[in-house]
Amino acid sequence: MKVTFKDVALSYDGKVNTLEGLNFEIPDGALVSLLGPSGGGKSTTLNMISGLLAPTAGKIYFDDQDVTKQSALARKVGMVFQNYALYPHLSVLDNIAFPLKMARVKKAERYKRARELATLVHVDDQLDKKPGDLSGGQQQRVAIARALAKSPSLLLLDEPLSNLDARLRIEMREEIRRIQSETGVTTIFVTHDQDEALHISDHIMVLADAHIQQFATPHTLYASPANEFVAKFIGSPVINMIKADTMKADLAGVVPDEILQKAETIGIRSESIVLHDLGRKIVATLHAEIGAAHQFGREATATLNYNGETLLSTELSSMPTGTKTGDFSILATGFFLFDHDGKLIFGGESHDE
Ligand SMILES: Nc1ncnc2c1ncn2[C@@H]1O[C@H](COP(=O)(O)OP(=O)(O)OP(=O)(O)O)[C@@H](O)[C@H]1O
Repeated sequence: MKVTFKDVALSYDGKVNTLEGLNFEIPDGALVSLLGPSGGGKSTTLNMISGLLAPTAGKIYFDDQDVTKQSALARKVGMVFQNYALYPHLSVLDNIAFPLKMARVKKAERYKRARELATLVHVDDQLDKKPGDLSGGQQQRVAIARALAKSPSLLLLDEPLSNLDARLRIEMREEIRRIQSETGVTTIFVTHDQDEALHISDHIMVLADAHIQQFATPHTLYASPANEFVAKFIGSPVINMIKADTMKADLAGVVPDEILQKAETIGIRSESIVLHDLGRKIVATLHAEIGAAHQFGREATATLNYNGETLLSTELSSMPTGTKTGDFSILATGFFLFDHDGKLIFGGESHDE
């Protein structure tokens, strides 16, 4: 099912818009993450998709049907919440079959379907157990199977992994990806964990400050952030941000003058500051002094002191020891200029959405 928002706004108090100008299309069969800081509007957006919350303005479509005024029930969405909300007194099999029982599906048929779903989510060896006897990850699997029981139009997951430990979170995010590709159901997933979103999503919607900051593939968000917020929010280590004035002299001739004049901030990814460009396209060569070097496992980082700014690089482990200063290349990929409003005005690849 394709989901379209046209000029949607939502106000909780009738005065201030918590969200506004929401215009997007979630393609049929996609796995989309809603990502953003706390209070950015992820749950609000999800609740408008599900029908639990009516928009204050604008229209919502499922395929070509206007569902703006339809209830959650009529929209036939499947939902999974972070607390799973399983029925503690029912077995795994009965939990999965429960929505079908409510829909008066015959016993033999509903158990057949529930067993198929249990196999899909890999809890088919736990059918007689009660939720209390399952691990967090297994409970999550049962909750997903139950949400899929009535072949929903969409599968909506609100921070489904937040109650799991770090190892299980990684296992379950891969499982959600697998289950989604096997069923093909359009899935919308809320998370505040960029790693989670980057690993499993076809597209990520970054929500903050009442707006969609960018809606794009994980690759595009990283390689072509639409603005300073996205550049800082996506990527680890956090992108280097320096005042444009610091570097303008080194960029003359490479960046057109009219763009350089408007540039307020420069973003440079830590892997784009290198000692040897190896034939890759560069935008500048900086003469800088090496600061502190750190080694964490396989990752080696070094700081550079450049015109009073500190830049972090992950690519300088080959620096000869004892070197104090050197010339460092800035690669074109991972180099961005932002204007006064934080908008990208130079760098990045052409956008794919
Ligand atoms: N029922 C409500 N009444 C009034 N304001 C609300 C209500 N629910 C959310 N808000 C406000 O709307 C904004 C967006 O909240 P929302 O829960 O959608 O954000 P979120 O991105 O899901 O955050 P989190 O990651 O903390 O869950 C916040 O400022 C929040 O305080």
